[in-house]
Amino acid sequence: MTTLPTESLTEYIIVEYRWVVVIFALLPMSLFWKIWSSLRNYVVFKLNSAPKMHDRKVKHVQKQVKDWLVNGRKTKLCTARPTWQTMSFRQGLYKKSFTNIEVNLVDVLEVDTKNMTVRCEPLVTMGQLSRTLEPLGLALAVVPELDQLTVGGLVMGTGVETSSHVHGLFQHICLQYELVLADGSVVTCSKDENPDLFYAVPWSYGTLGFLTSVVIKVIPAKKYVRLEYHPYAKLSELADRFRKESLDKEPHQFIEALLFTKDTGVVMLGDMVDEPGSDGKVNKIGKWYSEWFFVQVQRHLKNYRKDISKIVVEYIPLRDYYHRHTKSLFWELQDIVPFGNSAWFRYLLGWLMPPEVSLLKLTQPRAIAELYERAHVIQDMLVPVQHLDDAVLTFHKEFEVYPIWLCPFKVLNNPGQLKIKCDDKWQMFVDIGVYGVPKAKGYETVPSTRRIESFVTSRDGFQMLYADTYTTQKEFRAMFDHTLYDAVRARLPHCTDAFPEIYGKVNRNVRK
Ligand SMILES: Cc1cc2nc3c(=O)[nH]c(=O)nc-3n(C[C@H](O)[C@H](O)[C@H](O)COP(=O)(O)OP(=O)(O)OC[C@H]3O[C@@H](n4cnc5c(N)ncnc54)[C@H](O)[C@@H]3O)c2cc1C
Ligand SMILES: NC(=O)C1=CN([C@@H]2O[C@H](COP(=O)(O)OP(=O)(O)OC[C@H]3O[C@@H](n4cnc5c(N)ncnc54)[C@H](OP(=O)(O)O)[C@@H]3O)[C@@H](O)[C@H]2O)C=CC1
Ligand SMILES: CC(C)=CCC[C@@H](C)[C@H]1CC[C@@]2(C)C3=C(CC[C@]12C)[C@@]1(C)CC[C@H](O)C(C)(C)[C@@H]1CC3
Repeated sequence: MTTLPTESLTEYIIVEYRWVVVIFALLPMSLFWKIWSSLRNYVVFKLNSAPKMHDRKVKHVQKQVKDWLVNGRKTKLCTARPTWQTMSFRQGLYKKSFTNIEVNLVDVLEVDTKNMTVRCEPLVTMGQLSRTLEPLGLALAVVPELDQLTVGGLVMGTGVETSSHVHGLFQHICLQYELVLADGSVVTCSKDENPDLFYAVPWSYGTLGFLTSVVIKVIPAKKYVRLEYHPYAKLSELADRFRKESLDKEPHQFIEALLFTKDTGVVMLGDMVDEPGSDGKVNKIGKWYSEWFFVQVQRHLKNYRKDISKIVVEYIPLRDYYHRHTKSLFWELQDIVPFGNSAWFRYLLGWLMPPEVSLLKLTQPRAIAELYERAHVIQDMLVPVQHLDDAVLTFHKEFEVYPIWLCPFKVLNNPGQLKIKCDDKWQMFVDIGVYGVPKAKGYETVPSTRRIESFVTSRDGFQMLYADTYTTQKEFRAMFDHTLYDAVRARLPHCTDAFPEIYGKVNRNVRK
């Protein structure tokens, strides 16, 4: 476990005893929130009101935009979702000065089992969707980890998961978007209808229009994931295996690796199955008393080279697998509730975990925000998979944060901001997720992160933008191709009046 380096006694107390607030206030509040939202969803679905209400809710969005037009377009526009509710790290300052448009669309609208799609509104969360689809024997082709991520945020930002080496990013499984534009009109777009808008929407961070519904591809689901654990004690061997599996012509359905040091890590290969087989035990990692998943994975390291012919296999219930890092917020919760994984806590209060990220954000004291700013890294960097070893070594030199999350994903050669630099139909990338306290000597937030950003750009990679970007506007435009985006903004009526550029929403000065 890591501890955050504190500077004063007050800071020390606030940081070390944050768990008191979490346990006595946030966990009970989170429970009430979960009960209320489940009840609400259940009632809405049973009354079948969601699809009927959709048009009325879209009209409400249109009306607010039209009012803004009539009132002389005095400010820019953004959604009214308060930033403490979002899954990004900072509180967006722009929310205070822009006109806030309420886009309160929270329902799953239709599951079409014939065409294998689900249509939903932007505030539907990943947890809500996997719960809705599971009884129907379905799942999203890509289910980005963390239950509270919303469809809208994943479309306008990005989403990645361990099936992304087959299906691509969240944007690649979206078939149609419905948006309210800055002139108050409603448009739908897909690869065949308004294709320029369709390809410019992902990574646009709400700067082209307000998303009101999305049609997403679903796949048949089975009950369990058969998961193989392959421990490694040499980075080059692990990276070779990771690349080989991601690029395999008939790959496993799920691929992920966790690095615990520069040289040691576990590659996990998963496939959906209907019933558990006899080659492994069932591990219900979603049970309230079960240990944090990353801790369980680390234990497989000791099997390294014990008996190479004997692979450790487990059967994990599908929803438990999809939400395996949620209970520990990857490994971030260990800094907040240090005893969160101890047996007594899990058996007593494990069923209340994790606290809602939104409540954690809402009650975050300034001292903690400053501490995270100074001595904590939260970054996902996306680089072509051939640079994996090189990238890990560079991250080790600049950050030295472990565990590191490795997830392969395909970027399709489509128009848009995420332009790959090759002529093939797609290119395989790896998401390198670094979340924790840096131990690297000489770590300083801005210079170290800027060095990593320039490394990523030099390897034709990208940075995920829910975290902090320290790039200049010029560097940002070099990382993300703005050709299509600029053309679409110029074509859409009032778009440049209504919305800033992407950089104007994600750069540090507006994301304090
Ligand atoms: C379109 C849809 C939207 C939903 N939205 C939410 C939501 O936003 N939040 C939430 O908490 N729960 C939602 N649910 C319900 C939830 O996911 C589970 O289906 C529910 O827990 C099961 O309740 P039940 O046992 O009473 O099933 P019942 O409601 O009695 O029946 C469910 C069964 O009917 C069939 N079915 C019903 N409607 C449809 C349809 N439109 N398309 C395909 N098959 C259908 C399926 O086979 C399903 O297994 C939704 C379900 C569907 C199908
Ligand atoms: N596994 C994964 O892939 C993970 C991904 N993430 C990241 O988290 C973010 C998603 O978090 P979440 O809390 O769901 O989303 P947010 O509320 O943070 O929204 C992200 C962006 O999308 C815009 N947006 C959201 N809904 C709409 C809408 N209906 N119309 C127009 N714009 C919209 C927001 O605009 P506005 O600023 O106007 O509100 C904002 O700029 C993404 O950036 C994602 O990359 C984080 C953790 C894990
Ligand atoms: C692409 C993938 C898989 C990304 C995973 C990102 C997670 C690790 C991020 C998303 C939201 C996130 C930034 C968050 C935090 C940690 C890292 C998280 C969970 C925490 C909980 C750290 C503690 C902070 O005080 C605070 C509560 C503000 C944030 C909230 C968001």
